[in-house]
Amino acid sequence: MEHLGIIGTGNMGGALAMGAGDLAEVTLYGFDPSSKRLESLRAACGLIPCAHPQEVCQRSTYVLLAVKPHLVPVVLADMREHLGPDICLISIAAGVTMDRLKELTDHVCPVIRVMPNTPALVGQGVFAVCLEDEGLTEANKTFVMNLLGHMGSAYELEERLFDVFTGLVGSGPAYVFHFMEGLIDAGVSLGLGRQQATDMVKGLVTGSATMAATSEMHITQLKEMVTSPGGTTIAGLNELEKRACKHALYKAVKAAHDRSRELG
Ligand SMILES: NC(=O)C1=CN([C@@H]2O[C@H](COP(=O)(O)OP(=O)(O)OC[C@H]3O[C@@H](n4cnc5c(N)ncnc54)[C@H](OP(=O)(O)O)[C@@H]3O)[C@@H](O)[C@H]2O)C=CC1
Ligand SMILES: O=C(O)[C@@H]1CCC=N1
Repeated sequence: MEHLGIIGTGNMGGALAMGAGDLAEVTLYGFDPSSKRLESLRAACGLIPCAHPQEVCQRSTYVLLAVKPHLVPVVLADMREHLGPDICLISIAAGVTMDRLKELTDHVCPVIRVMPNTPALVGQGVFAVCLEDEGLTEANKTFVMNLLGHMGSAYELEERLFDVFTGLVGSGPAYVFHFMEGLIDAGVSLGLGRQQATDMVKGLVTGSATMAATSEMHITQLKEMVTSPGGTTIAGLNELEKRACKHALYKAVKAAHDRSRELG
């Protein structure tokens, strides 16, 4: 049985608690300033609330830090005395590097850096995992890859690519929802009811994503399948590219990448 403690059970910490909650071989602990949040996770996934971060450390073999990046130094300073070689620290904070985490923990415990995304909540997260700390055991690596694999797809990734992954995949669900919102508004502008447009766009995105995930065809071929010569789709695509849609996506990912660097 492994003991996984989560410090900060907000959007991402809460999603990961929910994802880990049904693993028989994991007991979950958590601390958050909001006792209401802890109680709702107790009811939803069996998480055991702790009175302070130190208690989480005392009870856990893995401690997952899920507070905002600017709070990482403060929270680790509070926990520092209770960390040691038998606890593996997992940080999901955007931009906070391995070197910084090692420094903030005085090198007393092995550290894993992870970048998740919110579809973890429905078992379809995509995770980058940095396993570059030489102090990690094979058991540490296996546990974390299995834990995250249970909530989606986990990829070991060199730390030098973490800011790219953060800008693309960590932030990515928001781009997809933003795009969906735009399509729904377009449907409403042209006369569909909002609920009708919302249901239709959800079906559109789910169906297209399933095709992309399961088809043998290349993404470009899937796009070509839709695009009849002289037809409706090419008229729509031309409008998108008149507005440099692909370039806008590049600029969005680049800005998120740059912000991830700054947060570190
Ligand atoms: N949201 C996302 O999609 C992703 C987030 N991340 C990373 O996850 C981390 C958390 O982000 P997110 O979940 O969005 O943020 P949230 O604000 O939703 O969650 C952070 C939680 O930490 C709590 N908290 C504040 N201070 C402390 C403390 N001293 N000890 C313990 N808990 C504390 C907050 O409580 P309160 O609200 O009361 O202050 C809140 O519940 C960030 O570092 C972010 O970079 C990474 C990938 C994706
Ligand atoms: O917006 C953020 O900073 C966090 C990190 C990746 C997704 N959300």
